[in-house]
Amino acid sequence: MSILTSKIKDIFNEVLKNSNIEGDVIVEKTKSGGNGHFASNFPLLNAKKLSTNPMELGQKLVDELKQNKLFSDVQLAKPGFINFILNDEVLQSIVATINDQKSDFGRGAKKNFKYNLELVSANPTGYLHIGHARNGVIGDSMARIFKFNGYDVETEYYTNDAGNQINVLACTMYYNYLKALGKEVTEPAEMYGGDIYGEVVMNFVNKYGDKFVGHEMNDNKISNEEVHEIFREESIKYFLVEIKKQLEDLGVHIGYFSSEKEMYTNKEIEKTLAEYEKLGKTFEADGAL
Ligand SMILES: NC(=[NH2+])NCCC[C@H](N)C(=O)O
Repeated sequence: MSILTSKIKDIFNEVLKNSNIEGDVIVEKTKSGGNGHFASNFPLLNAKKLSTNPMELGQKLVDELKQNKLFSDVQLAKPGFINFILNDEVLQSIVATINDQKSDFGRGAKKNFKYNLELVSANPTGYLHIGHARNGVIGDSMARIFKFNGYDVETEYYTNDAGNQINVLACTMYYNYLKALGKEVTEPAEMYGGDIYGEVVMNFVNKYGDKFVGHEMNDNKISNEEVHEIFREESIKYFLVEIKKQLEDLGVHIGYFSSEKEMYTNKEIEKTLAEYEKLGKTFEADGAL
């Protein structure tokens, strides 16, 4: 509830108390137009209970509410509404407060709660597209809103740099590398299409020339493991640099990039599962934990 809404509610409740009237007060900000800045349907909702009619109850309350300096006018409207018009000075004082607090106006009190917000996390197998941009913009905005409201917020890009999609990337690159060198080559089992790879692959050609020509590809693996690793690692590195640039251009801030591969090499998954097992939170079924 806004500061003004609760202030008006307080004034209303005070008037009710002094008049020995009971009932719940609802005060709402009006949309615009001729119903004041705020309005209440109190008379309409409570007249019957109080053995009177809405307009009569409303008039009684309006006479009292008018006394308050917060309002330049308080009006009764059919069939039983009260409209509040705020004093110009009150409205101006809000502007003064905004001028004073600048971009801190409305900032929430510090909360003892931390969010880890994952955003984008696109596989590093190409450039970002408009869908990733959308995710980044929404995620970054959420992070800013939570921060402004007093939460501790960390943003994470979880990089899926392990798994089959990266092997497919390595083979796609190798395929385009061989083609760029004018070699006859059969397509790997799975391959990423599009003409972005031909361009990127020139980095490999310029750096290594024909050093890596002559290997087979089976099941999305380049038969020479070392060569596979080079194509894999350097492709990921290339696209992560590009992705970071794209996010920066977009004004999307990422707190940290985590790596799926590192989670495997640091045995984080085993460690986490062991923790869960210790807590008795795991079970085995169909040969799987
Ligand atoms: N924690 C997660 N699983 N995040 C989603 C990752 C999205 C995945 N890397 C993709 O590009 O489709």
